[in-house]
Amino acid sequence: MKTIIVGIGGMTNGGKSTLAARLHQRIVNSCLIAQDVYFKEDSVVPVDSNGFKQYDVLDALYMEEMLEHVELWRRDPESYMTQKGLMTTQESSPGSKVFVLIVEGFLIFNYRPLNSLYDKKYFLEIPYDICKMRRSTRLYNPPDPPGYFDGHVWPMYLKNRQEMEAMMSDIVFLDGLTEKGQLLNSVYKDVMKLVEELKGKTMLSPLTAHFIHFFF
Ligand SMILES: Nc1ncnc2c1ncn2[C@@H]1O[C@H](COP(=O)(O)OP(=O)(O)OP(=O)(O)O)[C@@H](O)[C@H]1O
Ligand SMILES: NC(=O)c1ccc[n+]([C@@H]2O[C@H](CO)[C@@H](O)[C@H]2O)c1
Repeated sequence: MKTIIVGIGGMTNGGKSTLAARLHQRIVNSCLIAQDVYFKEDSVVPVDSNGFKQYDVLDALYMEEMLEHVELWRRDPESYMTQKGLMTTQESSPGSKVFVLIVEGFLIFNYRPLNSLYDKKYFLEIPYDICKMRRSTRLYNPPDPPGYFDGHVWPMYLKNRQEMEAMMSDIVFLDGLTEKGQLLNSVYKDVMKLVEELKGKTMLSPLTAHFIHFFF
């Protein structure tokens, strides 16, 4: 079974969901797991001394459940996708099918058990003022209270980012101000290179084995 796991991380409103959804649409046999689905219920998310709900931390998410879903996909991507109602393509030649999992979220590179699973990691970043402006147009559940961006979201972003960079080194940073189509094209090309490499490996190996047998 050939699989590739692509992580699309980034700061809040960096454009992660937009890019991940488009990639998923474009890549055959791909599946998307988004971290936002794993937020805990509001009633169990603690409040800090300033009254801000602590949403921008790993503890606000059911990460074990998210990891379980990634592991389920890895074990059997085809049946995982079938269960989710996603179509998979027919194999054109034996062993040529590559399944791609796109893991998307703001803290996907801060959770150690997931970190070793990514084949490719991208991180979308945008400047503070654009981030604050984009965020102000969004409606979360619960909605951001006044002062939430500067009082919780931004300081937590700085802290989480520092932790991420201390843990990981091979992240490709992307400018989230780049036009959406352009961002998609460059990441798509990059991922497909990996897909083709993986396909090539399986198609070449019997040939390589034949050569080794013939010459030695
Ligand atoms: N490349 C881009 N250029 C300009 N605007 C963008 C781009 N990508 C996304 N946006 C806009 O920015 C906002 C946030 O995008 P998106 O929901 O994809 O971000 P996100 O990183 O998933 O956010 P979060 O996870 O914090 O909710 C949306 O209004 C979206 O239309
Ligand atoms: N989806 C949610 O349940 C939720 C609730 C409150 C806040 N958020 C925000 O989502 C962002 C990540 O996409 C974080 O910055 C959270 O503040 C999400």
